[in-house]
Amino acid sequence: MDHLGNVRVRTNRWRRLLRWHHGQKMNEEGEDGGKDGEKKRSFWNMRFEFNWREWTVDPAETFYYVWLQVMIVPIVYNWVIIILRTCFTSIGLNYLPVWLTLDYLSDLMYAADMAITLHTGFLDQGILIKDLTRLRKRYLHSKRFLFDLVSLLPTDFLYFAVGIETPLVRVNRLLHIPRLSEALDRMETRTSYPNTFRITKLMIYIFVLIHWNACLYFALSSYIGFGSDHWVYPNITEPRFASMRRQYLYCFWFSAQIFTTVGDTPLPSREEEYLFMIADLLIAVLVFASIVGNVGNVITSLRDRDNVFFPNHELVKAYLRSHHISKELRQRIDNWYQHLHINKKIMRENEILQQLPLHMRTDIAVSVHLPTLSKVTIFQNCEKSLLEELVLKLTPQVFSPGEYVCRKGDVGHEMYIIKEGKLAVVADDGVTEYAVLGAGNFFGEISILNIKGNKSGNRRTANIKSIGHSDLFSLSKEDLTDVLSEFPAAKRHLEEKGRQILVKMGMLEERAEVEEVEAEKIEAKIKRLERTLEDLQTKLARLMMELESSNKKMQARVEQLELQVALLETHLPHDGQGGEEAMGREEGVGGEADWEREEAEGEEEGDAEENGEKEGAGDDGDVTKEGDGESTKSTKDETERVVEGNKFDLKEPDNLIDNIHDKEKILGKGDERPGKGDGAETEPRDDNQSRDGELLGRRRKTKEDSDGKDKKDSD
Ligand SMILES: Nc1ncnc2c1ncn2[C@@H]1O[C@@H]2COP(=O)(O)O[C@H]2[C@H]1O
Repeated sequence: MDHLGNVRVRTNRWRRLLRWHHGQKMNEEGEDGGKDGEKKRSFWNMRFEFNWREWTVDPAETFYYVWLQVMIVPIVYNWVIIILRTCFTSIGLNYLPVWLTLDYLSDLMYAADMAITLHTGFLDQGILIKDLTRLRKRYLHSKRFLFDLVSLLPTDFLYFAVGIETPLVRVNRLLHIPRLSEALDRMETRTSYPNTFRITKLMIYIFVLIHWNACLYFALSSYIGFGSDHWVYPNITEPRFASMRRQYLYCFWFSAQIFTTVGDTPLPSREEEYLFMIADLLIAVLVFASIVGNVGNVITSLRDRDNVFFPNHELVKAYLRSHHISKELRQRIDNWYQHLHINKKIMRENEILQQLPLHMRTDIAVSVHLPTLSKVTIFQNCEKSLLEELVLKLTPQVFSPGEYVCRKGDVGHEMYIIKEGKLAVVADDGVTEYAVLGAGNFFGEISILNIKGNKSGNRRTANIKSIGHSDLFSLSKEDLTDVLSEFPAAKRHLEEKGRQILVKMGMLEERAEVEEVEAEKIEAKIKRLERTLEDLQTKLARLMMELESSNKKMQARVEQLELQVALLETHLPHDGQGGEEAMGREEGVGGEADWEREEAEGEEEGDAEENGEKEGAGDDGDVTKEGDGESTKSTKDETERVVEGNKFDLKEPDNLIDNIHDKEKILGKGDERPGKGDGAETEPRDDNQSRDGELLGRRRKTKEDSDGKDKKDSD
């Protein structure tokens, strides 16, 4: 106990790791929004709040990785020492306390490893499961648990039966091997030098195999009798072969000779020796094959890596030779390859990174190329998204001293950004320099930008020559157009720079430029007019449709009115007189004509109404004349049909109004709501029906008026 009353914990490695891991977890929680006070909790407080039962490990965490590496030690210990102590009994007995301590330490680590495995989360549909009940269930039902359990069985109690000099009772400890392969696999994926790691791993496996074989050889020699023939281990009573170190080294050497198929071992003389040798040689074939295979793989993968990083020089060389290319050109090509290799210039980075997801590729490309791009003036103030799009489309290119990147008059397909080196804009003589371009400059944009008034069109306007070795990024015309279509400001900037150069060179036809601008304006106007015309056409079509529909409505209304007239005419026989018939016609047809006129001319034409009274006869006469025509005929026919069909009681005058009411009902009644009945807002059928009602109403009113008049006259 320390002065704070805390229990002092033994500071062995795994305990420290656990504490460190727990500390990390607490920090993470703190960062995730924990209160400041919580963050400041002391280490000791944290230690005592540690809840073992709820503790879980994320297999992707560094803690888990470190723990796996730690576990390599006890597993390898058991695999090497148990057999050594079993076969070399003197080694086992001489260092017994050391072995026993190490044995039980390794047992402790095995137990801790089981506990950690029990608390290790797993992914279910991509989500880390931390529920202890599920973790426990999963582990306890796995094969792995069986292996771990058997490897930890306390077989040491068998010492009481067989004696302490038989460490073979601990052979079950070897079953913890799956953890070793897990640890090695993890290391292989994490290491930056996988080939070195693979070779080292293979050598360790072979070492363990030779070690086992050495131990078995010594045990067999002991069984046959040391020094009984040339094949077995010499007599250990001889001082030369008595020491433990000599015993082990001799056996290891003997075994290594067999497994490396050197074959310089003494001839066996007993059957047991032959059997041992046969088994060893068979295993040796496999060992040798696996050594050769693995080393071959490593060499191939190293070459593959080089081939991916740099183009295959050998193939190009063979090609040049077969086509009898001039020595001078071959020399230039050799120099180019040499420059790439010496300066580690990777040409196929897009290909190498192809297997990564796009966002990762972008991140890598941004971190590698952004420093270069940010030096380029046009991209300095650009949005990050533009740069991100650009970096993925850049292709690295390396030019040797004196080489032309482009020649005047060539068709331009790409522009270039200078990463490193110097290039000159030169005259056709190749010597006169107009300008020198350096890192962060760009060129080759004029011929791919379609600048208005550019006399050279899509042809290069100048020769560009590499002064020394230069590292460039090329950007194809298509990629540049794609990117610039979304970033017009950058496009304007590029065009402006190109225009300046063209003006300086006298290659910009300004009139043509103005004409082109004018042409563009006219084009825009034409487009606008076309759009207006289209709008007008649509409106016209709509109007035509409206006209047609109102025409139909009118027709329906007229038909309805004719029907109404026919209905009214059916009442004429009630009065029974020819004069009344005439009156009926006057009232019916003439009156209706009045209503029609009223409706047609509108109520606001009050004067017309007054005149109508004066000119009524004449008007009526006109209408009557119209009515005498076709419509009257059809009206009569219809009247007869209605009379027969409806079987009105025409002799009973009182029934007339009722019949009219009935007819109103049949027709669905006129809409008496204010503002309704002008036909515009209602459906044609309803409209007609409301018209009927309205007409009947008016008819009744006219009748009442005339009755009133008659009464007045009689008075
Ligand atoms: N005087 C100059 N100074 C700098 N760059 C130039 C000059 N003349 C031409 N260039 C560049 O050289 C490039 C040659 O190809 P382009 O015509 O496509 O685009 C040209 C310009 O980018």
